[in-house]
Amino acid sequence: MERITDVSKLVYTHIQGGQFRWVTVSTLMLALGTILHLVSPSVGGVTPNWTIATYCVAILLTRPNYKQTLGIGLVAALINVLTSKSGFPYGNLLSEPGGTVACAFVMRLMMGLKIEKIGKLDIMPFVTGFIATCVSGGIFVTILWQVLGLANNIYINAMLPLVVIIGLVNGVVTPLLYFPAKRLFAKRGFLPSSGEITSDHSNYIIEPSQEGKISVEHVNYTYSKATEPSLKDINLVVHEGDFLVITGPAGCGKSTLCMAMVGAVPKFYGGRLEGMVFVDGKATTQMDIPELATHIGVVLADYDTQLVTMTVKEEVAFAMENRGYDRDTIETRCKEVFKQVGLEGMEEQKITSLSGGQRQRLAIASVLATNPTVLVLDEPTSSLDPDGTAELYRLVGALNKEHGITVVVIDHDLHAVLPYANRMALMVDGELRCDADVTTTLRYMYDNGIYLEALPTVFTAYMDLEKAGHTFGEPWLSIESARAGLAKGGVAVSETAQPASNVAFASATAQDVVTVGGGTHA
Ligand SMILES: Nc1ncnc2c1ncn2[C@@H]1O[C@H](COP(=O)(O)OP(=O)(O)OP(=O)(O)O)[C@@H](O)[C@H]1O
Repeated sequence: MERITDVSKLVYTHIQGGQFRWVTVSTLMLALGTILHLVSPSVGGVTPNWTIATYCVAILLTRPNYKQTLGIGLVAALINVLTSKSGFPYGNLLSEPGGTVACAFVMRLMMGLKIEKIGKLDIMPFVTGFIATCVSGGIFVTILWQVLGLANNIYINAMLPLVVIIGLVNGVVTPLLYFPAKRLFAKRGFLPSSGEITSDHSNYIIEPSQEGKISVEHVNYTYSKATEPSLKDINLVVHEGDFLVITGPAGCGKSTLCMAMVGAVPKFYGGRLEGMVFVDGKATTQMDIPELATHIGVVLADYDTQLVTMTVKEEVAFAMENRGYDRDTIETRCKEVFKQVGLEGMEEQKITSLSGGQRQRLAIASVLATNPTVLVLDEPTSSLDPDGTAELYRLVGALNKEHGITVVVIDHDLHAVLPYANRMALMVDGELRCDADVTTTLRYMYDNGIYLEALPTVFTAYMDLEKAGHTFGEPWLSIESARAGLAKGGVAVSETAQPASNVAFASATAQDVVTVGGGTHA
């Protein structure tokens, strides 16, 4: 294992849609190996083990990580047990996983030492075929020797030399299969074209430099077919209990950052990630999406696509059934989350009969069901009316305050969410321009003229007044804080300051204050 001390130098490249190529290629190769094994005649009681050569080819072509390699080994083992012509096939259950891991190890070692080729000749198929056969065969005959209680001299003088001879044969057979298979799979689009590599971080020890629920360190990210990065040197730590709002103009990279936080970038979207995102201290490139989902719950803007069952209760139970929860736990947890999100009494209702806001809450409930400690919401209010928006943020605010769930919200519409947030980050053109408490970030936006249309109107009114020389307590983030600030400053809020909408209220108050205070700016 190599310890990575500088994550800014770490690169993870992933080919979009390529994450299951290793499954396809290894399945086809093992199928070929099985057919060859079944039709091969036995020579002196020994049937050639084509499986080893075929899984070596699959591993060399697709470079799976060790977990995936072990999966290939177990499938190969089962095939060999079921199709074996030998009297004791069960040794395959250990020997084949041993062979696949040996193949993957030798492949990585040769790549690391840059000794894959002699001149232009790729010698990896020969070396890996030979060593994988020696390891696999060695394990198999050792088990046979022990289980059948064979004499030591048979084991040493006959069985082990036979393994080496078969290893040499497989060393020749593997390249004979490898080169045509490589051409065929490349032609059919099953292999990455030259230059494309899916990185493997399984051999690294990668630790965050700062503690946090989510830690984004030196992240640059470029989508597969893009020429420009969508995230540029992002550094951001989300602490336990935070309610972080990320905002910025359209196309600035908010959703991309959100997807990086939940590991979907680059694992799902493909592309090239530099730096690292850590979730609960673990590198996202070393976690798979189901594991990430136990730490982070995500609700997307088009939350309807996350709802897949007929009734409210089925939807929440489905999320837990998928993770193997038992019936009693599902019942108890369903009751808890329905209470948390305010859907009690609606369990049997059809999802199609719910309002937009209720479906949104259901999406949150099914995410919360599996107890994630972080909730990420990407533009959750884009299809809600103002009442639905206010209700949603009341709920998310309560989940944060009362249940200790860390929240990250991406939104354009700041009015409703800011009263619940303790932090706010501003993104512009893929860069994180400001990450501070809410007021500091809002001031930064106002002072630098960035994305002014997103500022809450009461805040803009406050800043306009401050600019004109009038200060009224803390900057206003809501109508209530504006009223309190005005009252504290001795300004009676007139009847014109009562309209329901923030816009009317803010402009009315600003007008009043300038009149009362005798200022020159409104
Ligand atoms: N799948 C993709 N492939 C290539 N480029 C993409 C992809 N998704 C987004 N981008 C690009 O990445 C940049 C950031 O997009 P992103 O969706 O993260 O921005 P955003 O701030 O969330 O935008 P909006 O507020 O409009 O949702 C944009 O230039 C966009 O065109």
